[in-house]
Amino acid sequence: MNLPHFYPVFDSAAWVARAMPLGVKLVQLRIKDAPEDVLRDEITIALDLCRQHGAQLVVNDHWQLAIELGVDWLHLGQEDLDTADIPAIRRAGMKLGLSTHDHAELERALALAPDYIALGPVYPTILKKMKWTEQGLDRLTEWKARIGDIPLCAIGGMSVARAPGAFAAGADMVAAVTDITLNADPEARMREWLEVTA
Ligand SMILES: Cc1ncc(COP(=O)(O)OP(=O)(O)O)c(N)n1
Ligand SMILES: Cc1ncsc1CCOP(=O)(O)O
Ligand SMILES: [Mg+2]
Repeated sequence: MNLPHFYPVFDSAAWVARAMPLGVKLVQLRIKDAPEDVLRDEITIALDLCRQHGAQLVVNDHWQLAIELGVDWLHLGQEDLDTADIPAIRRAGMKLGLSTHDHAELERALALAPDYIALGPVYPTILKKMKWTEQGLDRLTEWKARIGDIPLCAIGGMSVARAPGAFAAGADMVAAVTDITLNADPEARMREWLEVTA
């Protein structure tokens, strides 16, 4: 499967609106702790924006809403897998990306035949508290050798400068949050990302 190499992750449809005119073609909406009506509105707006611009929207976590709203892609972590209805997700025709952090999680993910596998945190991240320390580039190489043709996404502390190393190590896609959202000029940063991942 040919997925774009640059995969920004945002916490609002407003960020998706900023990314679309720049030519971003794959984006994740990752909203934690919002009421269902807000989530529904945000996903609907982000989906419309992505469709207008020929981009793919990935919804994080909220699989029931993703099914209801006809979203094409879903990202789930290992804890999400404990409660998600995978057959229902597949029946809805949704493609699935899964988080992994260690070998056991990787085997569990592979058993679900995901459409991409994410490994993180490759570098330390300030976005969320995690029980894993940085995985490093060698781990990406190991993951790629294990998963073969399934696209591999590097996430966690990724930056424009670090992206080439991740690709050289075996990543097919690089996901980033704060490198963009905390940048003084997020649009300029996204343009840099699009150049380095072209
Ligand atoms: C591309 C990508 N990789 C990993 C994650 C993390 O998912 P998860 O482990 O479920 O944690 P939360 O993002 O839900 O806090 C992701 N969202 N995207
Ligand atoms: C959600 C998530 N999962 C693994 S690392 C991470 C955070 C990525 O954020 P940043 O790109 O700012 O380090
Ligand atoms: Mg999750």
